[in-house]
Amino acid sequence: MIRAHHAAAVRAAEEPLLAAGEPLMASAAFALATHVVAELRARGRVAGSVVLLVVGGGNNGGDALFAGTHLVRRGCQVHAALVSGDVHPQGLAAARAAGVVVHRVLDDADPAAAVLALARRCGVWVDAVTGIGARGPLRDPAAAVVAALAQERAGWPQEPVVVAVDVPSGIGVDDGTVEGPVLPADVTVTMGTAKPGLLLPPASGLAGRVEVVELGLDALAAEPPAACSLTAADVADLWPVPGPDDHKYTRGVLGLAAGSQAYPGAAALAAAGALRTGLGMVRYLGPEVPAALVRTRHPEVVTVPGRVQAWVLGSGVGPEDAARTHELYEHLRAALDARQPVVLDAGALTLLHEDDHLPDLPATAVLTPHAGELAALLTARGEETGREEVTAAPARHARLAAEITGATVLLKGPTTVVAAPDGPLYAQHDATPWLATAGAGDVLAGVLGALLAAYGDLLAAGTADGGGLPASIAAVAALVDGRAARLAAGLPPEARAGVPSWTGVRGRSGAPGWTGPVPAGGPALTGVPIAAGDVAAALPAALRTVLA
Ligand SMILES: NC(=O)C1=CN([C@@H]2O[C@H](COP(=O)(O)OP(=O)(O)OC[C@H]3O[C@@H](n4cnc5c(N)ncnc54)[C@H](OP(=O)(O)O)[C@@H]3O)[C@@H](O)[C@H]2O)[C@@H](O)CC1
Ligand SMILES: Nc1ncnc2c1ncn2[C@@H]1O[C@H](COP(=O)(O)OP(=O)(O)O)[C@@H](O)[C@H]1O
Ligand SMILES: [K+]
Repeated sequence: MIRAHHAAAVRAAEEPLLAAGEPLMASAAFALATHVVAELRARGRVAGSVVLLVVGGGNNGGDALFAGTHLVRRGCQVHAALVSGDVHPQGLAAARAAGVVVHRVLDDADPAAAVLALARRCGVWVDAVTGIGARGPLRDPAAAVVAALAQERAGWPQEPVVVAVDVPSGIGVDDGTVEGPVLPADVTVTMGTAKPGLLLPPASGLAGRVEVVELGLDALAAEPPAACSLTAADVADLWPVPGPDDHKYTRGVLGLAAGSQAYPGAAALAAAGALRTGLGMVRYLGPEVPAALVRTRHPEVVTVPGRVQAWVLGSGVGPEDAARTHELYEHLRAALDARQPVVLDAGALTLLHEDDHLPDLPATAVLTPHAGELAALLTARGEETGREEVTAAPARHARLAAEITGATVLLKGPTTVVAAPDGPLYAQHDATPWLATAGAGDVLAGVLGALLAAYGDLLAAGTADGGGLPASIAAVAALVDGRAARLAAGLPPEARAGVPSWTGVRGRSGAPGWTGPVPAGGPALTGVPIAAGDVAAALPAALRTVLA
């Protein structure tokens, strides 16, 4: 699990160490320099390289200035552009003494142009404008400097390596929002622990590879993270593996009320997702057209009522289908009465648009909206918003929906965000954009439903919030589904480093015009198109990569 903590928690953890005289900044600076050297070495040479430090007025800038002293010792030519009138005094003195060339660009009529002129001579740009002390989006003159560098980099094929110190300056450190200019990084060297903005979209897409520097912030180990990303090892911990005494009813039975006369395919795809996840039985309940399709495609599915341990409701049901929507409502009431976990997808989400006919949901109810569906739900519940606003701040909107409904919310998108009313946020960036295809959400609902069915009796017997288990199950479902999509698309199972790789997003290496060396990790692969059914078919292969 990659764990991320809020800025305030990091400060609190640093405090006793600083009071005890621990040289945290020296450690941070040394680690930063080491990572810069590694990037330079991967690209050919260290000594003789020209490095630009873009230095703000706080300790973030201090990290870079001290790192500059190490880089000079390694034979680099280091320039520091000061974008604040008042930078870390000891860092500045040390940098000057070591031979870093200091540029007071604020004395220039156009600081952004001055930094740009310098930057064009440098192979590495170190972004040390702000770290966890940032308040809001960058202000001028730093904003203008960063905007100019970002624009330069976007249009320059022989790009420099960008290394962000702690976070790419300008991101919402605690919430992952991006409200002003940010210079996308190849690598973010983050101090002590990851920060939520390095995991949460959209800022996570600007951080590149994230390297966490161990600073001995032991107090954080005891604290739940504010945000986290699960990795393969976490899947193995949670995945229900049957033992010799298991039978189909102990493995879990999923009730599936999905699909309609208009959209029968959703029923078959959700069933496929559930069956390939592995469970005792899928019990399909719905109209004859989807039921017949399910029986034809998946003869293992039972289509008569009976005992279930969890439900998937609503995939492939349109809000205009009043009769089917009423059936979903009846299933939901029954599931809540029986304390059974339930996935509310697509048409079932509209049941929550009014709050007077249902009790508050428990966290064992998992909503699976995409951004548009979440915006519609929030708007219906008095928090007017739109798809774009949700996409700009997915974590905040997912959490808000969880608080309003009581449920766990799995918000689909390029990065899947999971929020319960409390507890950590989960950010899973395991898939590929090829997964954005009709029916993919139905498969995911089936995967999630099967996992909840396996844990159904435990969740029904436990506390209403399931002790945070539904959120981690939802994150695991997104991870495995995402891996299956990658394998189906012919990609390696692992999205790089658990967070978006900037190289992958921008297609930098291998792009037309790219003549520089290929970054460590090899060229970005494109993959091939997939259909939703391919994802379900690839689930066993994806599981082999995490359980074997
Ligand atoms: N504690 C330690 O010993 C350790 C700390 N470490 C490092 O310190 C970093 C935290 O340092 P920090 O607390 O000094 O804050 P920091 O991120 O540099 O930002 C403050 C500066 O930014 C400015 N500024 C703020 N908002 C702005 C905006 N919107 N737009 C523009 N400017 C803005 C603000 O100016 P002001 O608003 O005060 O005018 C001030 O000058 C942390 O991320 C890590 O890298 C590590 O070395 C480990 C040991
Ligand atoms: N750009 C993207 N990159 C990776 N995954 C994506 C992207 N866009 C959407 N997805 C994923 O694709 C799936 C689409 O689901 P959904 O929108 O519900 O489709 P449908 O309703 O047609 O089944 C979700 O798992 C979502 O997280
Ligand atoms: K920074």
